[in-house]
Amino acid sequence: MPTFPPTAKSARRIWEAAMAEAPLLDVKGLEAWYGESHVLHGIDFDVRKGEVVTLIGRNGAGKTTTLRSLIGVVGKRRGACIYKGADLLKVAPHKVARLGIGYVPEERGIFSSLTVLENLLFPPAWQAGGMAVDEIYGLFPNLKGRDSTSGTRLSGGEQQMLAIGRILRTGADFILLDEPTEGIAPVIIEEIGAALRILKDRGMTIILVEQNLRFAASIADRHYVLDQGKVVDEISNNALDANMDRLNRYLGV
Ligand SMILES: Nc1ncnc2c1ncn2[C@@H]1O[C@H](COP(=O)(O)OP(=O)(O)OP(=O)(O)O)[C@@H](O)[C@H]1O
Repeated sequence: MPTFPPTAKSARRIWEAAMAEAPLLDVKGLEAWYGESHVLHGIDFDVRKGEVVTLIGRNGAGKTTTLRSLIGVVGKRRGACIYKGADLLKVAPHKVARLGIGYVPEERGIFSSLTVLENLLFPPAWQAGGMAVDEIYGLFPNLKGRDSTSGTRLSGGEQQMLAIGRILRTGADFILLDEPTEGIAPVIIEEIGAALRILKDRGMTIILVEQNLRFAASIADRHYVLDQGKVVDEISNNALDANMDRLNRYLGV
């Protein structure tokens, strides 16, 4: 029971209990523009520590823009994205990585002129707790022994592994993953899925933009459905099968 008036110790306990219950990320009324083009119209969702949450929806629904808004790389934003108590909309884009947020873009961003190892070592480690190179090779065995292979000699799936591994080395513990399975062979999708489940078991928090529902369902706790720049539904992973018709209507399948 809290004591009143609260002592510094009890006030801290109350604050810590409140923080433990609060979402790690709470997005409220997020709007975003590319130039004059208004593409997000009030996105609301939250993510708790250790959760894997997906953003799903038709092409152009605003999934990528939502991720890009969190890290500050769209033209103009409005609303609030409260992360560990701070509004990301007020954090300069170059400081977001220092908060432990890592972004893996759909296009992966592997440097063709750099080797696998150089790509892995390229971003600085912003936070303690980042994975060592050997740990990354343990998570993605396809990359092992490929230190001096140039980035572009990797398959699409291996480049995706490298893009994820590179972010894990920075110490990020909140990962924004944009369509990691796009254009990738099924056997590699399985391996990426297995790696993401290991990361989830280690307590990593992940927002996954994904069109591949089978893949999403194998990892996620909850799914948010986006349509025309808004969140129109939220479905827990346990309820996914029972709501497939509804979901397919949103996706136009
Ligand atoms: N750089 C840009 N400049 C102008 N408009 C853009 C830009 N990028 C995206 N858009 C537009 O913003 C809207 C949302 O796009 P976004 O990429 O966020 O959708 P998405 O749900 O991720 O879909 P997809 O799976 O096709 O990437 C779309 O209408 C798209 O055409």
